[in-house]
Amino acid sequence: MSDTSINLDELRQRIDQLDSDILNLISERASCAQQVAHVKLAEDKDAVFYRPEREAQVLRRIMALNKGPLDSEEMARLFREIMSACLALEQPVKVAYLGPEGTFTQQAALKHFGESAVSLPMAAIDEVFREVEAGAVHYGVVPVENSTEGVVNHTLDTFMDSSIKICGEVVLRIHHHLLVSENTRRDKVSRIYSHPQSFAQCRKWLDAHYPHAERVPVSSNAEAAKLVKTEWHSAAIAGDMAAKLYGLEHIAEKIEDSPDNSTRFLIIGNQDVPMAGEDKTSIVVAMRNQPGTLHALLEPFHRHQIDLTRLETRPSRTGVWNYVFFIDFKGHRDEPQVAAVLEEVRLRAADLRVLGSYPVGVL
Ligand SMILES: C=C(O[C@@H]1C=C(C(=O)O)C=C[C@H]1O)C(=O)O
Repeated sequence: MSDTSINLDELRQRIDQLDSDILNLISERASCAQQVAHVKLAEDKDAVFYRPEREAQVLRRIMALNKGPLDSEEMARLFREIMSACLALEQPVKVAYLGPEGTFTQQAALKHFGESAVSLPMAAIDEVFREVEAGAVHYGVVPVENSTEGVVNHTLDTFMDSSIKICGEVVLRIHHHLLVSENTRRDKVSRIYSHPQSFAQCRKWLDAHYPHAERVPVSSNAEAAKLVKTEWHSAAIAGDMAAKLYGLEHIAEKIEDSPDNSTRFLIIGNQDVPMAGEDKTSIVVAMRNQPGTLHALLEPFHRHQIDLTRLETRPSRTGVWNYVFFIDFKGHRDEPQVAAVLEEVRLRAADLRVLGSYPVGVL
């Protein structure tokens, strides 16, 4: 036997030993998490076991401690799944998302909560809000903005009529693929199904490669993937989850025009989330229509050196106010300078509602 085979045996023995150690440590961690759940239950019989701020801290700490060779994001993803499994021992998190199954929103939900969460598809954004409000699920996941296509107005509008809170955010890199079924005649693709946003994100690629194919907009990428199963001359633009769910094959991968195409999703719930250390706050402010309104609104943020990350204007639907602004900024509402800004803005505004302070997305 050569030296390499002796080395290989030794290495495999070491790996077996390490796996046993990891197994024991994960089990010990799971018992600890179980005990935490019992402590929470003793304090409050309706306690929510899942803690967004604590999970963000655990993941950030792991990323900071990591010395490689695995990169920090990969390591955090492994710990994400360990936490998800530990939590599910006591109470799997139930999450409603904008469906159907196989959408990017489901992918975002599982990225944020881990694969042990129970994810339930809803037909529309307001249904996700309603399920959360009714307490049928712990959390909801809805898309809010895309780096190339901009804001999802419907999500913002739904906040205006709801008392729901924002408990977190998750950003997902969006990769679109051109998909076909095993029965598709690849050289005869004359129709392509997808969601209008996906068509918009792949416009240049489609113009270059399929200028003559009919582009048929449908309600979701997953719906597009489903339709392709039964048509020999059609293809779909969708993501990995939909491709897997419907057993489709890739003709072309990552066909989005912008290489850093990403979508931000919000985690909505009924809970006020304590500070995690690196947080964001989202507010909705109604202002009277007067000269200098926008300046009056933004000036306190500038003076207190608070970093705005997003500002959206939506038409007010009540008639009482003329402008409604959605503002995201760095910081938590419990931090003194954030509390001071909120007080000042409240005095200048017709109405101000804090939608939530929540940990900046880690993964
Ligand atoms: C263990 C806890 O509860 C849950 C499980 C966590 C974990 O496995 O690390 C972290 C936060 C909570 O979602 C806790 O609050 O510390």
